[in-house]
Amino acid sequence: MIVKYGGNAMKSLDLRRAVAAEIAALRAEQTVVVVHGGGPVIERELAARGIPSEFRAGLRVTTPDAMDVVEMALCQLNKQLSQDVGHAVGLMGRDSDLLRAEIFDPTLGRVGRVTGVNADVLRALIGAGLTPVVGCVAVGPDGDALNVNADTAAGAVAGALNEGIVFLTDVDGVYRTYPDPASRAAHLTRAEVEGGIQDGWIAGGMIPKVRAALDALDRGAPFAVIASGMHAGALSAAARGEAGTRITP
Ligand SMILES: Nc1ncnc2c1ncn2[C@@H]1O[C@H](COP(=O)(O)OP(=O)(O)O)[C@@H](O)[C@H]1O
Ligand SMILES: CC(=O)N[C@@H](CCC(=O)OP(=O)(O)O)C(=O)O
Repeated sequence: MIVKYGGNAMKSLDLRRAVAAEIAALRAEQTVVVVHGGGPVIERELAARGIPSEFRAGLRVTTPDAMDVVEMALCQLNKQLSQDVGHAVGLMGRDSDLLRAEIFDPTLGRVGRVTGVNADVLRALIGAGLTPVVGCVAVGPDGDALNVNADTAAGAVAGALNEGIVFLTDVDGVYRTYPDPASRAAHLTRAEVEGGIQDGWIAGGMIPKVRAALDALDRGAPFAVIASGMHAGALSAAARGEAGTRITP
């Protein structure tokens, strides 16, 4: 299974370690590949350097200067997460062409669209009993770094490995009337997702997440669930289909 782990569910050290412990426990039952972002860490490092950045439809407009900071921040986080999870190897998408990408839209700067995944590297690590922990910086056609939204990166990895995916975040799933948790949808079809984006009740960072879930299903993932990483036991409940929002074709 692929676990996408993002910034909002790793805001404190305690939370980060709790999720890492859940990932480690899940490994007793199944193979796990972690793909991570780190929006809040990136935000902090950009602010410390006085580099402004803005989001368009959930994607960070990434100047070359911002790209350097994104890569530096995610590389450090990658090592911390790998250590937290244990028996893990931390890699960035740039290592061994793990994530290949092209420029998504020139107006967004160095933001990448994934064009290929080196699944063999992941299989080799898994075969050696190690858990791959992948940071979402891809290699572009020029060999330079491209900033890929971590949900998008995780969806592409799930599709390439034909494995199910759980996107961990700071909400219990997709809410029909955000921010009311009671309005969580247990299931959403592609048509409902597209309608939700159009009508505006799926917004901001949830847009790349639902799109990545659909993309993962299109590329061969058997299931895709968006769930909370904020409560103990949430990951295993989501893996059993008992929590979160399951996106269906
Ligand atoms: N319909 C919705 N249901 C739940 N969350 C939503 C919805 N629409 C927008 N959101 C926002 O999406 C956020 C999750 O995306 P994001 O902040 O990018 O998470 P992460 O950093 O975990 O990847 C939620 O915290 C919420 O603010
Ligand atoms: C292009 C783009 O938006 N990239 C993201 C990559 C990190 C990410 O996605 O982190 P979360 O999973 O914590 O949101 C960014 O720069 O914030």
